[in-house]
Formats: sequence, structure tokens, C-alpha cells
Amino acid sequence: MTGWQQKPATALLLLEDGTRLEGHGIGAIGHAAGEVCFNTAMTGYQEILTDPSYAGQIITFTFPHIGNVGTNDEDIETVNMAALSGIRGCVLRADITNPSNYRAVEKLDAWLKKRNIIGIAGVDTRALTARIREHGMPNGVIAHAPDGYFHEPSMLAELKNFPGLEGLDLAREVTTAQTYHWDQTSWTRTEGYGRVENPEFHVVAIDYGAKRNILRQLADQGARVTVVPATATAKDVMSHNPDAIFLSNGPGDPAATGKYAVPTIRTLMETGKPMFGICLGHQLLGLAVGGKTQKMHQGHHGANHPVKDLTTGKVEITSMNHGFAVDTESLPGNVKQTHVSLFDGSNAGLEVEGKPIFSVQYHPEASPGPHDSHYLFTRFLNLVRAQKGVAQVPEQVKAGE
Ligand SMILES: NC(=O)CC[C@H](N)C(=O)O
Repeated sequence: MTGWQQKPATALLLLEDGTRLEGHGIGAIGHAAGEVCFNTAMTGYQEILTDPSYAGQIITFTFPHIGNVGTNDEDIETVNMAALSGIRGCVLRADITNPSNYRAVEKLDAWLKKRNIIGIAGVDTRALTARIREHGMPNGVIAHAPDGYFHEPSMLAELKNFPGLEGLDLAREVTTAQTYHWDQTSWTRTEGYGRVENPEFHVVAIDYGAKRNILRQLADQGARVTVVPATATAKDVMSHNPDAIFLSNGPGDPAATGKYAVPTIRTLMETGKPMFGICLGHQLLGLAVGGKTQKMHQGHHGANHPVKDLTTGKVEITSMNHGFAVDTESLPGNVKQTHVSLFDGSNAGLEVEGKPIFSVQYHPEASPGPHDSHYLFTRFLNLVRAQKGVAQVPEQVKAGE
């Protein structure tokens, strides 16, 4: 270890049950309240920290060495940079060491500071994770004070003011302010992803807090992508004359976002256009078909979650990040559960019978995580190909993935 135990406390994490965890501060100075969750991924901390779905949350990394490959300008999942401020903090086991990676341009500590994200290192993250598994995700307040002086009354006031994620519409805060066209050439990673020079189809993506790699994957499969704000109406979406509609991931409580998103999705379902939803998009579709969503006990946040495809019997290892779930029992008869989590049996996918509409609770775009589920992007655009009478593309994992 790096001697963290000897250092005086310059960071503090207080949980709503009175648990007090001391460590030393990294990143921004100040304090912030949020829901404390844990993520078990062993790689991809920069993608996790820039995923807008984490707005309102303090992320505990169970992998002990976070920051060891530094940060770069490519592994960023936020499209809308303003959305970054949504993440309330991070909790680490070991100190951030000097980066050891050819792609690193900045140390994680400095990177967090610039983006106003507070962190605490030197915490027994195993004990914290065990606590979350047993008692659920608590609200907490994280503080970084280099002089070691914590104004606990204001921290506790901030904690008290944090309403919790239930009932909170955060998509509205992280969505794009304006409609834009995804430019694959300026956002493509330097390696591994193809550019689409002549897109075959036009997908309109409703941005509830979209990750870049989803838009990249859609473009890579042959789509021109237009991204519209979360509050876009069905008329707004259809004014772009899409061949298909995509519902993105995003933060907060689906039932709260559903107040304006569900009527839009319901109208769009009647257009006959193929529709695909991921994570929050999946939950919103679940609500639009008449189902219910519920808060989970500890949530699913990691890169090795097994999911069974109930149609083929195949198991996919998936990337997950959600704290709410669709209640399978609440789904109407015309909606089929297509995928299930093998960790807890919760719903992981659905399909509307007789319509080209489906969604998954997990993250087929990975970033970070395994690429087992990339075929779902092909499946989505094959629905468009089928409508247009164009030859379908085989669903397969691409070479090198
Ligand atoms: N990644 C996501 O889209 C998360 C969806 C939703 N905010 C949840 O926590 O369940």
C-alpha cells in the first residue's frame, strides 16, 4: 500500500445511518450529497466517472487501484460536458499513484479537480460494499478539506436536503439543450471503430443522458444519428423523418422522467418505426407499455453481470449500471420478457409482440465492459433493413472484440 493510514484525514464520508468514514481528499474541494452505490468493474473508471447515468450518485469502486492508468481525452462517455457535474463523488481504496499508460495525459486527481468531482481515498471499500449489500444504497455526503477541518453541520444539512433518487427526474438536467447530429469522425476513438461515410439509415436518439459509445455504435452500424433533447415531443422526433427511434440510458428515477417521456414514447410506438431502448430507455419503454418500475436494493453496477437470453438460452456477460428495474410481473400480456439477470432474476429485456420494438436493461455498448451484446445494435438496424427490404447483416461479434 502507499502509506495512506499514516496521513491525517482530509476527506470524510458520512452516511445517513451515522456511519463515518475518514480518508484523504482527492479531486475537488468542498462537499456534496448523493446516493452511495458500488461498482465492481475492474477497468474503465474514466468511462464510469463520465457516464451521465451516475448523476446524483457517489460511486464506490470495489477495485482497489483506481487511477493507475491516468486519464485521457478519449475515454469520456458524456456527450454533453455539463452533465459531468451530475456525479457527486467517488470513494477509493488505495491512493492514486502516478499513471502508467501510454495514453495517459493527466493524473486522475487533477482530472477530478478540474471537473469539480470530490473524492475520498483510503477507505475500506470492502466494508462499505458489504454494508450496501446488506442494507441497500444509503444517501451520504462526501467532503474534501485539505486543512482537515470539516464543517459537519453544513455537511449534515446538505445530506438532509438531498431528496434521494426516488422521484427524481435527472434526465432533464443532463440531456442536450439542443438537437444535434452525431459526428462520428470527431468522436471516434483512434482505433477499433469504423467510420460511416455513407450512412444507410437515419436514427433519432432521444437523449436522457446518452453515453457516447451508444451513438458511436449506432453510427458504426450504418446510421446517421440525430440526437434530440429528453423533452422532445413525438412531433419533434417525427419532424426529422427517422427510420428508427432510439431511447437512451440516463440518470434518476424512470417514473419521474416518465411523466413527460411516456406520452412521447406511446405516440412514437404507434408510428410503426423500429424502436430500441437501453437502461433508462428500457425502463421508460416498460412504463410506456403499462408496466411498473421499482427501486432496487443494491442495484447492479459492474462489468461482469450474467444475463440469459430467454429466446436462445444463451448467456451474455454484460455491463450494468442501474438502481431501478422493470417489475416483470407488471408487464402486460403483449409484452414478452426476453432477458433475465442471472444474479437476482430481475428483468433485463423486453419485446413488444407484433411490433419492431425491444429494449435491454444492460449496456450492450459496454464502455466499460465485455462486448458480448454488441449484436443488439445489428438487431436494431436489421429491423429497419427488414422494413426497407434491404438484406440483413448477420448478428455477430466483430473480429477483435
Ligand atoms: N444506466 C441507466 O440508464 C440507469 C437508469 C436509471 N437511472 C437507474 O438507475 O436504474
